[in-house]
Amino acid sequence: MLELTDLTVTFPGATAVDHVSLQVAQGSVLAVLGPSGCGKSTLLRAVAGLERPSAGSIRWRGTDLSGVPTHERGFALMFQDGQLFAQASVGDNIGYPLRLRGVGRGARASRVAELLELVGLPGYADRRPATLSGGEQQRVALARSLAADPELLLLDEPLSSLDRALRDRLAGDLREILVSTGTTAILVTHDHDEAFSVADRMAVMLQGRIAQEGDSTQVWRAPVSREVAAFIGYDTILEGPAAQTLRDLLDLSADRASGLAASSDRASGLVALRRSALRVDPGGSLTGTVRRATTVSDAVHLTVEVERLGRCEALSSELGPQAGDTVALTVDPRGVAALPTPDLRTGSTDAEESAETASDLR
Ligand SMILES: Nc1ncnc2c1ncn2[C@@H]1O[C@H](COP(=O)(O)OP(=O)(O)OP(=O)(O)O)[C@@H](O)[C@H]1O
Repeated sequence: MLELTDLTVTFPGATAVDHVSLQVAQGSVLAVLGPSGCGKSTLLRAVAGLERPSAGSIRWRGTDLSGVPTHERGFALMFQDGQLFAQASVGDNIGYPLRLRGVGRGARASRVAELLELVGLPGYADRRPATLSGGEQQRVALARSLAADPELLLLDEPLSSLDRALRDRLAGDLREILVSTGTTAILVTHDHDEAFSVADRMAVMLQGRIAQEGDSTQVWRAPVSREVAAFIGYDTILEGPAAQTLRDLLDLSADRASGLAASSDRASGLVALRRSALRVDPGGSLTGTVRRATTVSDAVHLTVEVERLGRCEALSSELGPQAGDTVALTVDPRGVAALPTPDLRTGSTDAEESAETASDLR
């Protein structure tokens, strides 16, 4: 197990990682999810031994790693840009960590072939990196990271240089590869979909601190604060009468699988909605006026002024709705989460303000 306790990394004028405590169990994948500048790369670099913590500890299988240099930690790092050696063949790139370990040519070649198979590029050993697509290059970089059977794989935005469709596909492949090889990994990303596709657990990092950590589905369904909700894709936060209207519509006494029901006993009165929570449906009980409509591949993203709720993001699976149209909407409880009262949050900093809001709404 990897165990970070109160890990803190400071730079002149900035605390990039602020008392972070996290655990990653053997064979599991943790995503550290956060916006640009929140400190996630610094966290990863500290685990790799590339940044010196100013406080706290990093333990791997019970051993404190302070003083253990990067190359003795047995970890592998993979970056956004896989940084392949341009002059070397794909096979030599992947075999490089094995060569450093003194593995002979024959054993290297068979391990390289095995890894190319694993990442879906059989027969690519003699190609040059420049002749590969971006996605193929990242697969080669992943194969190279896995070549030395790392104890822990540290992935820093490994897919973010790729286009959306390729990223989605590779995220699924990455998950399968990590699971099939039993690799323990930390994935750093700003993309909540990627975190969800690849990892078992998620730690949402905001301004150097872990704002929420837990099973990915749990974090996804029941964000602990407004900030976390907003970051993981809840586009709309309802307060006061609008939140109450939605709660009434969903009939909170019903035993639903949504985060709303799961946390209704500790609800602050704030309700967070994903875009998918409000869908255009002629039989829907809500009515609104479309303010903005953006067509994406197989749906329309809408901003709708909804009666009794106010401005919300919504989804139409049929093409057609345009600005100015009146639409009926139905609520899908799977896209709705109640935000808990501030004193139940982890890492709450504005408890007083939010508590006031909550009591106003009761
Ligand atoms: N070597 C450094 N010297 C001074 N400040 C640094 C250094 N490295 C990072 N920082 C600062 O620490 C903070 C966290 O940076 P970090 O790169 O860890 O964030 P990040 O979440 O990975 O962001 P991004 O997704 O943009 O890479 C930022 O404010 C950054 O400016």
